[in-house]
Amino acid sequence: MVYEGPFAQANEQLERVFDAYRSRTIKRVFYVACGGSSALMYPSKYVIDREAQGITAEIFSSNEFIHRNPRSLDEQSLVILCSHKGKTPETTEAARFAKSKGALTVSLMYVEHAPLADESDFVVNYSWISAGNMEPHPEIMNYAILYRLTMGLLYIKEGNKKYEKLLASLDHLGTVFEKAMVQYADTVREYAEQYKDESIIYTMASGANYGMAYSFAICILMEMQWIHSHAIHAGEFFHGPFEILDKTVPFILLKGLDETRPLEERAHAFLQQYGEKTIVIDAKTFDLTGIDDEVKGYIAPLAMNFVLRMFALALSKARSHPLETRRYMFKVPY
Ligand SMILES: N[C@@H]1[C@@H](O)[C@H](O)[C@@H](COP(=O)(O)O)O[C@@H]1O
Repeated sequence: MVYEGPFAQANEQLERVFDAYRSRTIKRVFYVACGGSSALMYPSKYVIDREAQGITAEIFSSNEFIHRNPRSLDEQSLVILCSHKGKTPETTEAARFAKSKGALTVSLMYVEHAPLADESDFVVNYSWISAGNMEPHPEIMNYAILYRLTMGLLYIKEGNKKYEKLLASLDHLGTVFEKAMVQYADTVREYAEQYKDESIIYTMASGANYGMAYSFAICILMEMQWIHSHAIHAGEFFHGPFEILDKTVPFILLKGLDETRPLEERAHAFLQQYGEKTIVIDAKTFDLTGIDDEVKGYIAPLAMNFVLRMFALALSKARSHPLETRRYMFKVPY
């Protein structure tokens, strides 16, 4: 495949980060961001947990990162931050804080110039498109860039060969999305018509998919649709939340291809027995041709997220509530 334009630019930016990886010791990764930008880091932490021999990873909401002030944050830390427009003040502050501790700071953003860029050692720009639309550069979308940064680290520091398999697989992500778009077109429309008047919709997942359930609950349903929601971990479901279940309570359950799928299957069996308003998005239904078997569990959440964003757009149309409508965000002081 011949790459140019945004891909070439992102690649150059990534190569500069990789040179920095090579020039220093990195023992731990802190993923730091807010809201949707934080949710997108969950699959990368899952990859580190599963794959790294000696490197550890944590996820922090930007403000908590500063106030909690982890003792292990030092010059052997890599802090990966993300802010879509690079303007969220607590994320910019977190970058400044991380640098003051000697950490290597790498920030992802959609825009080229922003306050966060000024406070970071390195910036990588990702490609983005609004929910429900075909991603023009899937191989450099936010999740893909994060995976490159994460698997690239494990490749450089620990010789993890899955990096090459990931890169080869990302080349096929666009085709995976195109097929999913056709496959789920009717489902999302029907779902939106059936559920458009619900006042609450829970989401549930585990492992690499939990971040998708989290962002759908807080960013799509709550922020963009003003529908009550909560992302429930499929394992935690049995330790409180399942008491809320009856035949009137809507759930969206994600079933991925990673090692935690048994947790999602257990939750599914219970939802089938006691619930009625359940929709399951199962990654086994996706056509993942071109995705290497060894990274399918890691790529599935990206396809899941793509499909969830189709649900978001369909719901917003059925409810005549545009995804851009806000009461408070960016409108009042907070
Ligand atoms: N859904 C997200 C929010 O969760 C986030 O708070 C906001 C600013 O975030 P960012 O720092 O990514 O620009 O953007 C989006 O609207």
